[in-house]
Parts: sequence; C-alpha cells; structure tokens
Amino acid sequence: MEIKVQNVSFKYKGSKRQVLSNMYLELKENRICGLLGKNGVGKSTLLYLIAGLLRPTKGMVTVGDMESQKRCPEMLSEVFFVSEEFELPSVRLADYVKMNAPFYPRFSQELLEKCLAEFGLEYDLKLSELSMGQKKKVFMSFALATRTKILLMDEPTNGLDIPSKAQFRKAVSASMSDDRTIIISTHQVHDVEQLLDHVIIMSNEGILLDNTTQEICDKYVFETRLPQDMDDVIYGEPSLQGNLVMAHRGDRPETPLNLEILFNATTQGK
Ligand SMILES: Nc1ncnc2c1ncn2[C@@H]1O[C@H](COP(=O)(O)OP(=O)(O)OP(=O)(O)O)[C@@H](O)[C@H]1O
Repeated sequence: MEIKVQNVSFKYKGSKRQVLSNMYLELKENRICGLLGKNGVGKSTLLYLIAGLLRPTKGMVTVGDMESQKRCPEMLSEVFFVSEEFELPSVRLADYVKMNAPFYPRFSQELLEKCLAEFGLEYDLKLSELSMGQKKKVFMSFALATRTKILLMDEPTNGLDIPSKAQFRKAVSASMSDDRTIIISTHQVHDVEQLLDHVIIMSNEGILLDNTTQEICDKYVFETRLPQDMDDVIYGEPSLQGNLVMAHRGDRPETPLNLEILFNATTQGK
C-alpha cells in the first residue's frame, strides 16, 4: 500500500506554529523507512497524520486509496501504530491477543511467538507484571505479528536494553514482507542503520532527503580519511581514527551507510 502525503499542512489547535507546510511525500510498499529529524520537526505529527489520528489543516494523506483521516474499517485493519507512549490492559497476553487480533485479518500467532522468543519472552505472561521495556517488547511483537500493510513505529528502541536492539532488528526483519511498509521514527540511528532501505530526513522547512539507501550508497561513500585525502569530501567530522567522512563515491567500492554522518551532512545543508 502506497502512502501519499499530498500538499499537507498541519497546525495544532490553539498553537500559532505551522508544524508541517505543503508537505509532499510518497512512500512505496516493501520498504523499511527511517524517519529522521531534530526534536520538534514534526516526525510524530506526520506518523499521527498517516495513522489518521490527526487531520491535516490542508491537503490529504492517503494509504492505498483510503484517506487516513476517515479511518474506515479497512484502513484500520491495515495500519498499526506503535506510538512512543502506550497503555496495555492488566490482562494475560493470551486474552489481549484474543481481544485485539481479530481486528487484523492477517494476524499471525506463529509470528507473534517468534518475535516474543526473539526478545526472550514467553507467550504465557501477564501484562501487568512486566517492566516498561518488557511491555514495549510485547507491544512491538504484537504490532509486528498483525502483519498490517503499514506499520508505524515512533522511537521503537527507546528504553530497550543493549541486547534487545539487535533482537528488535531481527524481529522486524522476520516480519517484513513484500507488501509491507514500515516507518521507524528514531534518533537512535545506530539501532536501525542496517535495517533501513529508505531514509527520510525532515527539518522545520520540510523534507531534506527522501531516498533509498541503495541510491545513497550508489552515490556516496562513508569512510575514515586522512587529513591529506579530503579533496572530494562533502562532509567530515574528526574521529579517533581520522576524519569520518561522506564523499562522492566515484568508482570506489560501496560502503555501508553511516546514518549519523548522512544526517549531520544533510541537516548542515551539504
Ligand atoms: N499537542 C500539541 N499541541 C501543540 N503543539 C504540539 C503538540 N504536540 C506537538 N506539538 C508541537 O509540534 C511540533 C512537532 O512535534 P512532534 O512531536 O511531531 O515532533 P518530533 O519531530 O516527533 O519531535 P521529537 O524528536 O522531539 O519526538 C513541536 O514544535 C511541538 O512543540
């Protein structure tokens, strides 16, 4: 399902500040997309608009051929939003699943148990007896198992311990399918850098970058350079090993994406 944000402007009620203005964005299916931007640029707002939980002041957001703000049943069964803050009822997970899974026609019990196992959790548990991090793992496992065509995740790795970040990447990869689009809004770039195949960088002025990781890595290399070897460098930062840089690739071999360098280069207008 394609997500289209067409000429969208948004302002919170009672606030003077326009959070989004005339934004255009099209996101095709079969993508794991990282949504990056400094605090307050409107990443969460954009996710709420896509989920239909906020209405644009101007313009239109659609998923497939459905307008988000109408929240028709078909759309609700195909969009799942893991917001930064959420509440789970004080019930057993099995009862939570019994109550909520029927809303999602493609829900997979097998995938739920696989994701839980990835996070080191059992299926037989009481939601009220879990720590915050454990609740998040359970909620994300449920979200992944819904197999909705659109999955929106706001800061999914916040509050997860160090081993869980790799488990998160495995669980997301395991749940990915050709007809799914996952948008992950995050500041924890190293947690998701190997997972993404698309990157969107937002600023207060709008979208600064909207490309597949393949397009980025075809054009640029991310590597460490000596000070005398900086001719074709677009952006660089000193590091312990030398200068960490983003440079034109030319005929050099491809390098892995360094999201932090890409983000700093982009937001500094390089
Ligand atoms: N309920 C609200 N009422 C008024 N203004 C709001 C409300 N929620 C957010 N804002 C404002 O809208 C702007 C965008 O907020 P949003 O939460 O979408 O940003 P963000 O990019 O997700 O930020 P962060 O990285 O800090 O999570 C901010 O300037 C914020 O102050």
